[in-house]
Amino acid sequence: MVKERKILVIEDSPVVLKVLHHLLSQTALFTPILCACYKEAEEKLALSGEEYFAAIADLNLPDAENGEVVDLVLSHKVPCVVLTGNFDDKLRLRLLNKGVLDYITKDGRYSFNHVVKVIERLDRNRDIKVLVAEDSSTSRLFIKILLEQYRFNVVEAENGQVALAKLEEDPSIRMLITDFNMPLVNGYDLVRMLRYNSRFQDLVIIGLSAEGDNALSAKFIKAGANDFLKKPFYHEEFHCRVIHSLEAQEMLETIRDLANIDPLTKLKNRRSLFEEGEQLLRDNALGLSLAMLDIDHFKKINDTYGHLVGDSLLEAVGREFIEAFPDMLVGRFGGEEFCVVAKVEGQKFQDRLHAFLETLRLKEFTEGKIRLAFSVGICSDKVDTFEELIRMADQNLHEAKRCGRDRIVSSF
Ligand SMILES: Nc1nc2c(ncn2[C@@H]2O[C@H](COP(=O)(O)OP(=O)(O)OP(=O)(O)O)[C@@H](O)[C@H]2O)c(=O)[nH]1
Repeated sequence: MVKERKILVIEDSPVVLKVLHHLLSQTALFTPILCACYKEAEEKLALSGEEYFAAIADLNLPDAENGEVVDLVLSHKVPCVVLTGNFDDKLRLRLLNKGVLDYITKDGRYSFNHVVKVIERLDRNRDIKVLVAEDSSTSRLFIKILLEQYRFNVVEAENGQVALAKLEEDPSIRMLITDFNMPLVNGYDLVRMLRYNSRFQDLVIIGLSAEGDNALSAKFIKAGANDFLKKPFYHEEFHCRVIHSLEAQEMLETIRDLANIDPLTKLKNRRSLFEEGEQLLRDNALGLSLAMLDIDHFKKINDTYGHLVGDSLLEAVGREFIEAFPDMLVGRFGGEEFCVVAKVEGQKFQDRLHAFLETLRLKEFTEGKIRLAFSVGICSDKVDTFEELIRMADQNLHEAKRCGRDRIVSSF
């Protein structure tokens, strides 16, 4: 596996170097580059063409005893985490003001794990878009710099209305940091509007409230913000709150995925397929189209190549479904049986499935170059319950199997 992110570890204790080397090497992403003194770090950083994703620096080195290495690392614009033996409040503040990401004391194994966690977080943040809604350009810039220190991808809005428009047009925005006092739409109204819309339920929101206004913090939380920060805030607190809110949301989504997603195919599991299907039917008075698809002779594949190959085949089929039907509800009904549901009229739906099966037919899966064929039953009739729609599509699927497999049978 190619590990592309180099982490410069500057530390004179061989034991600490060994531990950090071990922990960083265990991750799938990082390659540790070790230096035992200031001079070595200087030489490594001076090499042209070398890029470091982050550095872990000890303050007390044999040839630089007063944290000089931090200035060296920061002068090369490399994010720096300080790992040190002594905790000193004044020093900590001085370092954080310089732009050090975190200041961690060496007090047991956990602290080394913590350093690696901070760097892993940096890597994940690169894919996270944060919208900063704030009318003061100075404050906006300050928050943007703090977020970019942690490698977040920052988008800006100068008032609540622009923020709303940006969120509407870009669903990849994951977090909103919003001030209260803004022209056109204030921060509080913005949060309320967003939380009324089901599309923004997973957006992480942090409100900014002015000093002395205790009621406003509570108002933000009641309107649906995940957290708030009182201005002026210290950047260490800012980072802690941003990361905590984000991690709480990520945990929630992981739990939700575990409950709703089939771990092998990454499609909706049967329970969530029924739940979403019933809702879809309630929301669509004109009815739905539903297809049941079953891989032909799958048992033979398992018997010939083994269960593990069968599993990778199902995994690959899951990916094909996700890619082909991003606009439809797709689930694993069970075993090698899948279900696609859409608000599309019968013939159009059938044409789309036909095209999908033709593409799959040309592909070879796994090392065994296995080719796949499906039997499909479609139902587009108007029904009262989702279960009925499934039952009728299933009947058509059985008919497709009975008539020789590798075909679509529909009733419209
Ligand atoms: N590898 C693997 N096999 C599975 C999984 N779930 C179900 N199966 C297998 O899927 C096969 C389904 O067999 P059958 O119901 O006889 O269906 P088939 O062989 O596809 O035959 P037809 O549907 O009649 O074309 C069985 O061998 C199951 O063990 C799974 O998660 N992984």
